Amino acid sequence: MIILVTGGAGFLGSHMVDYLINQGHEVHVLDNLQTGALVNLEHLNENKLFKFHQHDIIEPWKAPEGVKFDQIYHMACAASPPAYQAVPIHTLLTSVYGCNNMLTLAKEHNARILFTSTSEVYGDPDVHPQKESYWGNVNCTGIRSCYDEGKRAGETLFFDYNRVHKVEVRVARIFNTYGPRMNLLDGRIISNFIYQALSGIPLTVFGDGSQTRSFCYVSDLIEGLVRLQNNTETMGPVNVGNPEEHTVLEMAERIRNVIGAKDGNKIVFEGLPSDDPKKRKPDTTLAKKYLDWEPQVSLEEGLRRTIEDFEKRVGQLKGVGNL
Ligand SMILES: O=c1ccn([C@@H]2O[C@H](COP(=O)(O)OP(=O)(O)O[C@H]3OC[C@@H](O)[C@H](O)[C@H]3O)[C@@H](O)[C@H]2O)c(=O)[nH]1
Repeated sequence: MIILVTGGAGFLGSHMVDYLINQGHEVHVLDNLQTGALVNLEHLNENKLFKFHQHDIIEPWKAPEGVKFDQIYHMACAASPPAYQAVPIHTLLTSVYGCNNMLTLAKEHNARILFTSTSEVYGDPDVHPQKESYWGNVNCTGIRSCYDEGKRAGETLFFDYNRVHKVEVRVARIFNTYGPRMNLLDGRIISNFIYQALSGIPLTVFGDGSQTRSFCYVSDLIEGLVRLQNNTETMGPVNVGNPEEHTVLEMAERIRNVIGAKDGNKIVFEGLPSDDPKKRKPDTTLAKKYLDWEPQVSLEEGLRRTIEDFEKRVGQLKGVGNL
């Protein structure tokens, strides 16, 4: 197949590109390099199946002459809260204009398109764990709204293009994901704690650390997305995440213990950002039933692989994006 991956230079996108190229597909990447980095794809530079296009999806885009896409993985959007909040209007428009532009392209090419939506559509949930049928509890005017509401509007566009134009759509709601190639300085929990522990500086726990998240290793996530894309029928959104739930404080202690406490590695408590969800855990019944998908990589093994990758990069701080 000929496949387009938007955001293909990012953390998740670049793992998707590797997976698809390993399967023998021709893969085109569309990325504005806002938070993605070419270093994530440099191993593919000589690969004939790989094509890179620098472009911001807020603007419409035409495929190169003679290229007809079979599938699109629409993954482009800053995902780390500090990154998406730094340029909030751009973040919202990336979801709204970006989804519209990519759905227009999918319609022209008669290509199936998958959207990487997010667990953030559930906001600060008052239903736990979160099932796809839960409509969420999202503040529409707060500092996270640009991302949360953008992704919600993106989902709406996807299902409207399906109803109005019969575009074949797939929508995955991704929960917190981690693994090699995360931007060392992207400000998210796993990258922060590993970077801080390896650098011998305090681990910053926001609030009292009692809020929870559920962490999925990147290879499990990519497998789930590919299965959803290749599933035969369009259905509603599907949660893709690991249902094992941990508190933030527990994660700080775990990562500090795995890396080995250095003198500076105490835990410090800082203010909780506004609208920070108090708990998050996917109900994965749909993914199990329709995709025969379940996470395979344990937190222990996933952290080991991620720390190994971070160890190589800490100190170099080379090509880690703009943050
Ligand atoms: O240094 C840190 C970073 C984060 N945290 C806390 O750790 C938790 C997780 O924070 P992250 O920034 O990693 O991610 P969040 O869960 O807030 O948002 C994420 O949700 C799912 C995805 O769509 C996105 O990647 C991102 O928006 C939050 O409670 C946050 O306050 C810390 O305690 N210390």
